[in-house]
Amino acid sequence: MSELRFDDRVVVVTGAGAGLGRAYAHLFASRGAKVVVNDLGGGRHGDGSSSKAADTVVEEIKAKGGVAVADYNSVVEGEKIIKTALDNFGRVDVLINNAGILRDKSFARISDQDWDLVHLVHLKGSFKTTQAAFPVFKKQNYGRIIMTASNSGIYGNFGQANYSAAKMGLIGLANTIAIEGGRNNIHCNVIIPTAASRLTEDILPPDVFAELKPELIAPVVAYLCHESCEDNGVYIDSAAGWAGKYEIVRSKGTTLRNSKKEGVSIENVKNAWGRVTDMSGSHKLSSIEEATGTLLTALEEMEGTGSGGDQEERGQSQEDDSDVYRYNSKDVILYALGVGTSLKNPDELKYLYENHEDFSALPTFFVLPAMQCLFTSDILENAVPGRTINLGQVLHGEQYIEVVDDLPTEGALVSKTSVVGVMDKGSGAAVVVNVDSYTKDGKLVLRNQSVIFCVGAGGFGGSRTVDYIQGIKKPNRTPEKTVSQQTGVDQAALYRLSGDLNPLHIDPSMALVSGFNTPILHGLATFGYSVRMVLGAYANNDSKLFKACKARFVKPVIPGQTLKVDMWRENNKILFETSVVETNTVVIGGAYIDLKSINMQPTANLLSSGLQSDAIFEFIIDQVKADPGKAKAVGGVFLYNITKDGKQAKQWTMDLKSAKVYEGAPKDIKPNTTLTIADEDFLLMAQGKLNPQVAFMKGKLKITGNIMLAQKLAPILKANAKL
Ligand SMILES: CCCCCCC[C@@H](O)CC(=O)SCCNC(=O)CCNC(=O)[C@H](O)C(C)(C)COP(=O)(O)OP(=O)(O)OC[C@H]1O[C@@H](n2cnc3c(N)ncnc32)[C@H](O)[C@@H]1OP(=O)(O)O
Repeated sequence: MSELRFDDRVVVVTGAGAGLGRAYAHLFASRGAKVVVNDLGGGRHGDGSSSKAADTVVEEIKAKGGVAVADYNSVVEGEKIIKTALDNFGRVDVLINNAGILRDKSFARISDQDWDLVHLVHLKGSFKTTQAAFPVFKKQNYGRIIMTASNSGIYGNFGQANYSAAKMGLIGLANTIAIEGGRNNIHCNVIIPTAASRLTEDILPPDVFAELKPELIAPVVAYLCHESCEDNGVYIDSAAGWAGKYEIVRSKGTTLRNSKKEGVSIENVKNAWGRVTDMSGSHKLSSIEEATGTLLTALEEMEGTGSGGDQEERGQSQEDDSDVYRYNSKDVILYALGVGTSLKNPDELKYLYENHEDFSALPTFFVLPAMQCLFTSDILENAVPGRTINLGQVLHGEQYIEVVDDLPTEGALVSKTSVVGVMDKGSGAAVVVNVDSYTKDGKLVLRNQSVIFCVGAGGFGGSRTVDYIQGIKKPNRTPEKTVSQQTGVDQAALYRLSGDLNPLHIDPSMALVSGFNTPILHGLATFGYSVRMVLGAYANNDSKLFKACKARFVKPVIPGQTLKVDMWRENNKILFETSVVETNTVVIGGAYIDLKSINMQPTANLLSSGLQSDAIFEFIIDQVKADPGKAKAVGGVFLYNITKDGKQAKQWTMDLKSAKVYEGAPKDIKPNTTLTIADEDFLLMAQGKLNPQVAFMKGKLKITGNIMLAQKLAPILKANAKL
């Protein structure tokens, strides 16, 4: 690398009569700069003045062939120092604010004079010199400024309250000068040196003092002042031939209230304190605008989570609010991506786009409140008698989820956790935990039951089983439907962002500790994939039709493997089994999904009752055969929505996704076609004035096979559908 030079640059160094300042002056002069060696010649306490210190350094520089001039002014008269540069060299390019004094006293003994003098020299002095140089820098569109701060300010140091405060003041000063100067190529950076100098010689032990040579810091400062250094507004710590950067970071922080309508109580603050002070997600904010921006995001969050009762939640008996799960559309979408939802399937856009008219959460999203409870409590850790369970031995064994009431795509749920029992399975202990979740009004909306298999924690003398929700053996017949999808190699990396940060799923060494050659996929990711595939196959991807699901994790899945879900329908229940295609291994067994009984009343009643509630009519047709019976069987789900205002419904839709052959069907009907029927026609059908079969199929198709009704379908439809 070619030598970094300062030819034709004029450098002003304050306090350059000794120590760091002297080293800076020498280094810059040796690299071609013309140097103003400023030193009042005072003692370390700011007393006295003589020209000797500056003169000596100037002579030393000249003796080595360099160019330098002495200046004896106080930094408080900074303009005079800059004038020395301009008078002698016609310009100034670099200003190093290095001059300083100490007036050490324990805090209680600091006099006004001690305080003022230290601030005068460090803070006001740097202000005065910099303000004098600034217009020159601006005019020439170039300038480099160094402020000298101190670890004494950053960490505090006994007896240096005045000095600490002034040094931190310089960091604030540098921050703003960096912003104001940046657009004119004026950089202002901070050096935080620990050097042997007049200021430190009798503060530090002799052996440490010996290594704190100013010459080892001077190159760091010189580089910061070189035209090739692009940094502006950075704080560099340096000593003994070492350098590092400081940054001010802030915790991720948390909202203290759920909506803008609420106030903040002291109890809210106490409850949230863990999250306020949690530095695990801390980062540097690059500007005041970014800091303000985070407040806007927080306010948006508050808008999204309703009003009122959560205040009570927060103030309730909970010591912390780790059992309050807050979520919004971003969480819902991130989860959906984590379980393989993809735009490749246009029907799944509704899980990925918050402005979609049917934007919805996958039902399995709602295992996340339970997961949060398990991860933030010590329930598992202490569940097995006589053992302490650690994350390295925990495998997800089984999961049950039941959506008791419709859940929105954003909100807050309060959960209550209880241990059902702990089974001693010999090879491990299986802990059964219930997590029930409620709205802020105390309404039960969700039940989760998890079985957590703690490997190696068996043999504690407990019973082999407890009473808990069981899976169902798969039928002994060929699956009716099978759907496959390959997981991504980064699937666990993506899924973990929904909250399960267990290193087993991402960290190869932690996987080894748990007995796996490679990180394995989260059980709940496989679970989410499977349920989504079943919903696609039997419920037209409608989350609202989901009622409950139970599954057992039989074997692990490796991210990147292909999941195949075999399905069998028994009335409202879809039994399923998930395997890994590449290894032909069952990974989820004993599994089923209950589809909901739809809130349905006979059509005639609904119409005459003024259509007061949201209602969905549903019937699932097993087989649709084309006339004259030559077509292959196809599946279809017919839904009809009546909105709250009772006006109507959009349409009848017929999903012919899996249709292959439509002999006799209208030409324009192809696989993936949606057939629609006008509202008026539907109403005529509901009133019994139009045969749905005729209206629907235009006389070209016949519906045969079983029609399963969530509840009893309106007699009129039954009659006309010729079941
Ligand atoms: C909301 C909640 C969030 C919780 C998040 C938890 C943290 C997550 O980060 C962790 C994960 O996601 S891990 C990934 C998913 N899980 C897995 O991959 C585990 C797969 N299963 C296995 O490997 C074995 O079944 C194994 C190892 C579990 C058991 O195998 P074996 O030791 O060989 O047991 P086996 O001889 O087959 O049977 C002994 C007794 O144990 C019962 N059993 C077996 N598998 C079970 C399982 N998965 N769950 C519950 N019980 C299970 C058997 O029935 C048998 O009992 P019994 O003899 O009384 O019938």
